[in-house]
Amino acid sequence: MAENVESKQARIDRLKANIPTVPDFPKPGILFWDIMPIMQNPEVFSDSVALLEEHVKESGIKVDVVVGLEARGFLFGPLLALRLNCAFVPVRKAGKLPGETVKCSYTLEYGKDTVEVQKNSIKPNQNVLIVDDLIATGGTMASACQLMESMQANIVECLAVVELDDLKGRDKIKYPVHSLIHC
Ligand SMILES: O=P(O)(O)OC[C@H]1O[C@H](OP(=O)(O)OP(=O)(O)O)[C@H](O)[C@@H]1O
Ligand SMILES: Nc1ncnc2[nH]cnc12
Repeated sequence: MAENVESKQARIDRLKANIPTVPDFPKPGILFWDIMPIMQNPEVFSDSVALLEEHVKESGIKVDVVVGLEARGFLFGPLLALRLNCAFVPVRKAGKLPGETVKCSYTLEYGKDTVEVQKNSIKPNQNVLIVDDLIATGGTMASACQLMESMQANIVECLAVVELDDLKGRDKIKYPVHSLIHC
């Protein structure tokens, strides 16, 4: 058991070591946590998805749909959905999805955006796990929660690879939040 916990921590530490920071990107004053190097190393990328899967399975959460947030949530969400053998539904930036959609506008650390989801992609009361790469101010995740609420989905958890604790993003989110790495 102790060995298992230790190896989990080692994997988390290695994941964090593969997320460099870039000062003043995309705007002066922003310290950008760059998750892209994770994907340059298949072992680290595989660990990241396995750690998300282990968390969900260990929590005993029942998930019907993994919802991923454009764009970096698409790097982890579909892989996690396959491992959980459930559906994947994308939340996209406005104007990219055909058919009837539900929209929500929000503010993030370095700008403003509107996101949307296809109207009939999630059925009322389905258990939804929302996945993104990173929670900063929490605006993106909170807007995805609003979208899911308007579809009467049951949000079981908001899950991220990285959370920037100083920005207190989780205070904006009314649902359970879990992140693999706290920065
Ligand atoms: O907690 P917040 O302050 O809302 O910030 C977090 C969001 O910001 C980034 O996305 P971004 O909007 O930069 O888009 P991208 O994924 O398309 O790069 C990141 O991938 C999260 O989705
Ligand atoms: N500081 C940051 N680093 C990486 N992605 C972000 N998304 C919002 N804020 C971010």
